[in-house]
Amino acid sequence: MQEKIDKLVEWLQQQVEEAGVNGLLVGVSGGIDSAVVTNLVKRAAPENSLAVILPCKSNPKDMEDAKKVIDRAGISSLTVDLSETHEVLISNIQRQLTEQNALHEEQQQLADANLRARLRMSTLYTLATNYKYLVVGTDNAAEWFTGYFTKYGDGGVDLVPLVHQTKGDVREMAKYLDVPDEIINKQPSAGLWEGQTDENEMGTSYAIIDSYLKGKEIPHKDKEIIERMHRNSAHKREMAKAPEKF
Ligand SMILES: Nc1ncnc2c1ncn2[C@@H]1O[C@H](COP(=O)(O)OP(=O)(O)OC[C@H]2O[C@@H]([n+]3cccc(C(=O)O)c3)[C@H](O)[C@@H]2O)[C@@H](O)[C@H]1O
Ligand SMILES: Nc1ncnc2c1ncn2[C@@H]1O[C@H](COP(=O)(O)OP(=O)(O)OP(=O)(O)O)[C@@H](O)[C@H]1O
Ligand SMILES: [Mg+2]
Repeated sequence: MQEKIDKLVEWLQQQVEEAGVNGLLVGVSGGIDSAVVTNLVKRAAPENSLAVILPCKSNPKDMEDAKKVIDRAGISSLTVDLSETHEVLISNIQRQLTEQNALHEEQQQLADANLRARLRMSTLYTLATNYKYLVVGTDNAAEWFTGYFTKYGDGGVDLVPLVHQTKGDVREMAKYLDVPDEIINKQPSAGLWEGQTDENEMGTSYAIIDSYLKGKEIPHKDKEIIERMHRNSAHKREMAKAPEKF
């Protein structure tokens, strides 16, 4: 484990060096993925790293958990509350759509949720520009393969150190990095709406996705879900499509 962590920390340091920037920052949600990345970032750039808490109508417990992670890692931090910004923007958009009789109610929960992730992304890049830092993402192998992230939201980052680590690997790393147990044991959630959990929304579990990624046999129903999510999210792992040059 120490070797894996050292390699990822060295890789992060190399990215800072190659990009000619001053350091690294990460959004901290109170979940396990960002807890691990926070610790990696702090090790890679002890004096030039920033953890950012970005509540957006979020559960206050998540913010408390984010603070615990930050305190234990001893990393500098900043909080920017996006709740009001989000409210102004989403209600303005919805009002315009309603006036034009073009509001698709059934799409609103998702549109509202993805806007939260993209406001976070915009805030992180505003801070990254200020400090001349890179934005470090938290996607793990299971999220990356299934495309379970918002395109240009939490997926809009400069570096993805955990992209080859399964959710189980991330959990082992978290234990080793002394992430608080309550964060290690909590249900993974995007926190984008009340009661959302990743596994409920996806209709499969991280344990099963991890097994699939390791080439193990999994139930047919789960295999279908995982492969469908992978196919439908191919565009998120590629550059924007362009026509042939003519
Ligand atoms: N074939 C295609 N080629 C090019 N672009 C394509 C496309 N199909 C859709 N698109 C574009 O992509 C958009 C859909 O993608 P996107 O906007 O990402 O939205 P979508 O994949 O529908 O939703 C994001 C999912 O990620 C989950 N999430 C988000 C954030 C954090 C976390 C977490 O775990 O913390 C989870 C969230 O709960 C939701 O299930 C479409 O609106 C369209 O603009
Ligand atoms: N309230 C928040 N403040 C700052 N960053 C956030 C917040 N919510 C989400 N993020 C960012 O979006 C990322 C994606 O969220 P995701 O839920 O996949 O990861 P996590 O919360 O760290 O772990 P888990 O998947 O176990 O919930 C987070 O890791 C974090 O970088
Ligand atoms: Mg989360």
